[in-house]
Amino acid sequence: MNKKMALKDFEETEAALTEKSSDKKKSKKKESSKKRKESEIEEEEERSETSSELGEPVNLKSEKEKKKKKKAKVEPEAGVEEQERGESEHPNAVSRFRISVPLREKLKSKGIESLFPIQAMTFDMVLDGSDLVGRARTGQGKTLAFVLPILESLTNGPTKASKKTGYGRAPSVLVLLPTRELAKQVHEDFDVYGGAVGLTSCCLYGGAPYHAQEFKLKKGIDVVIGTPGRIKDHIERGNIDLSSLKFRVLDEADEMLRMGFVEDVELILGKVEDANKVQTLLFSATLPSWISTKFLKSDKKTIDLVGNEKMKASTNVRHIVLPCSSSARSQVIPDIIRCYSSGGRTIIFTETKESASQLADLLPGARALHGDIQQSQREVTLAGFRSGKFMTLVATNVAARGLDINDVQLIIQCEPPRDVEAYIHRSGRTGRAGNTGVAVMLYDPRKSSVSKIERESGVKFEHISAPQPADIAKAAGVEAAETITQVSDSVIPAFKSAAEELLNNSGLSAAELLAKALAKAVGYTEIKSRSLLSSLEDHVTVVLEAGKPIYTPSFAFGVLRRFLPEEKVELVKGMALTADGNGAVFDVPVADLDLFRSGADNAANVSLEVLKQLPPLQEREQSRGRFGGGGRGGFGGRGGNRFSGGRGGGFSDRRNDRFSGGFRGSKGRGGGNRW
Ligand SMILES: Nc1ncnc2c1ncn2[C@@H]1O[C@H](COP(=O)(O)OP(=O)(O)OP(=O)(O)O)[C@@H](O)[C@H]1O
Repeated sequence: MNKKMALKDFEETEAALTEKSSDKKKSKKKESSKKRKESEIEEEEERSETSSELGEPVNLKSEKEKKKKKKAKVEPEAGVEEQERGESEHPNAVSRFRISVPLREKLKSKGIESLFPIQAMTFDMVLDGSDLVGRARTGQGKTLAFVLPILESLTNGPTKASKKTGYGRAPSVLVLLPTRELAKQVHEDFDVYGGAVGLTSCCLYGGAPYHAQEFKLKKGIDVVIGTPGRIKDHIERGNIDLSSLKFRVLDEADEMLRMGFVEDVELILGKVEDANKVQTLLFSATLPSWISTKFLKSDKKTIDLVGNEKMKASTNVRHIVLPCSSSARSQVIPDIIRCYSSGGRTIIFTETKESASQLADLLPGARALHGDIQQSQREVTLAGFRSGKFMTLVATNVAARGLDINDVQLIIQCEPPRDVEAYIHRSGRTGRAGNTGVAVMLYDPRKSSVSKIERESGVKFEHISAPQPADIAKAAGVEAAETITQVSDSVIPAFKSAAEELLNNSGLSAAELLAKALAKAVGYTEIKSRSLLSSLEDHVTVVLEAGKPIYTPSFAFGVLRRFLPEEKVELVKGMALTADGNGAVFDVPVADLDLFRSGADNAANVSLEVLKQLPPLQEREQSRGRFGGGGRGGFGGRGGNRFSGGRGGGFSDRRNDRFSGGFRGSKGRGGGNRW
């Protein structure tokens, strides 16, 4: 199940802390005895200091800032601080930060005793008034990284004095997010933590009635959270006054701008009276640098925990790729869920709304979430998934960003997404807050390539074939055997004579008979094999060699035509070339295998063998309609040759119909009509 593991970043943080602190200790030995007396205090201060210095590059180097931070972290908050510091060993313990008691208690009630690295490293910067760009991998707590210091600033910090109060007050904080679901989720955090310090918040997004939103705004509010389209509409209706804003946050900023909302975002941000008096914060797991220069002050701080590290995706996730044709998806996905979901929740991503709905209909107990579904239904669906009413959600990219859902163990992507950011965010719906997870990406070697995503995300994919029904049955058999030992002995007299009869007359051993009984108990009466390449039942995967290199699929088809009639050649599925260029791999119906074999036996220089495991294959380069061209071999090999697109089958991928509805409410302006 969902094992809590120490967050890697934290381990790194702590390892680095230990190293730094031991270096400092060594140098201290040489110091005078007077200094030695002070060492304990110094060490405490240094620990506070380094706790937000790790994960360079960080703009924390100036002495001035260091002093500020020392003051920040060491500044006691009455006796409580002292007391709690003694109890807690963690370098990022909540008690080490300028977090007031009500917030601390709220955090504690949520099981949060220490800050995650992105939170620890940005807290003082935000509280002390800096604009900030924060980048950390998915699931590392970026939301609280802005929620906590903003709330603290407004209640005890620098913005407290100028914050508006009373009935009809204009908001002090504006948070913009790319999707309604995400806006709701972030609103919940502001509601919970803001509520603890007496700050109110509301969530404004499309697809929901205006009236209730207007009412809240009229009453007066401290924090407004929402999607750009609806917020802009409220501004135009004169419902929101942003002139006294203190903070503006762009969460998943890159996605909002990618969706074509630069103008809306600029219009909204431009409504503040004096931009110099507003703090702007940008957070995402994927943030191109141009974004920050557009919206933030030139002396902004940057905390980038991903930086130039190769691995951009979550390190808590097992990243797997599996070849599978679109027609086999609905057969293979339930088995992937059985093998990799550890009984937890699964999110399946499709490229189009249509395929999300279709797949949800085909998978037992699954529901769809996409932009064509009415907002009220979207909310019911997400709530049902969160509460465990159903365990499989089939979604478009509308669920790719930011959603934090407990116990999502498995992500399945039906095909490689167009851009690496989508891969990073989708796979990041699992493996959150230190938990582990699995992300399986399906791909059709004839049509798509995983090497581009692999290269750009820094992920080293594990390559597997679809779980074979026999493997799944084996796992079920082990479970069945356990349950059988729990059956009461009282059943034996009633079934014993039938069992003896079987033993005496079936010609099978006791173990064989028991195996059949176990199979029947878990619903198996036969086990069909599944091909390795397109994961089709009643198909096997074979490799064809022709005594010389095979450069193109058409050459391989030509070889087959030498010994097979055309109608049999047309049964071939998923033609791919081996990475070494010596063979062609494809699926054939089990019923025709003998025909293929005998044909090959009789043809000169041709061999045909059934495969138990896929060899390294050449991949199709995504940018071109051809295979190979030096792309990395699918299974660790290196592609060298080329061949043109395969035949038949294929994804129902309607590239024109990729993104529609959802984000912008009814207007669907400029690129908003996506998911
Ligand atoms: N200090 C903490 N200690 C324990 N859990 C935390 C802490 N901070 C945040 N969390 C939990 O970690 C989970 C992930 O947080 P969050 O959704 O903010 O991640 P994120 O970095 O914004 O991810 P994404 O990039 O996918 O949006 C949430 O369930 C949150 O409650």
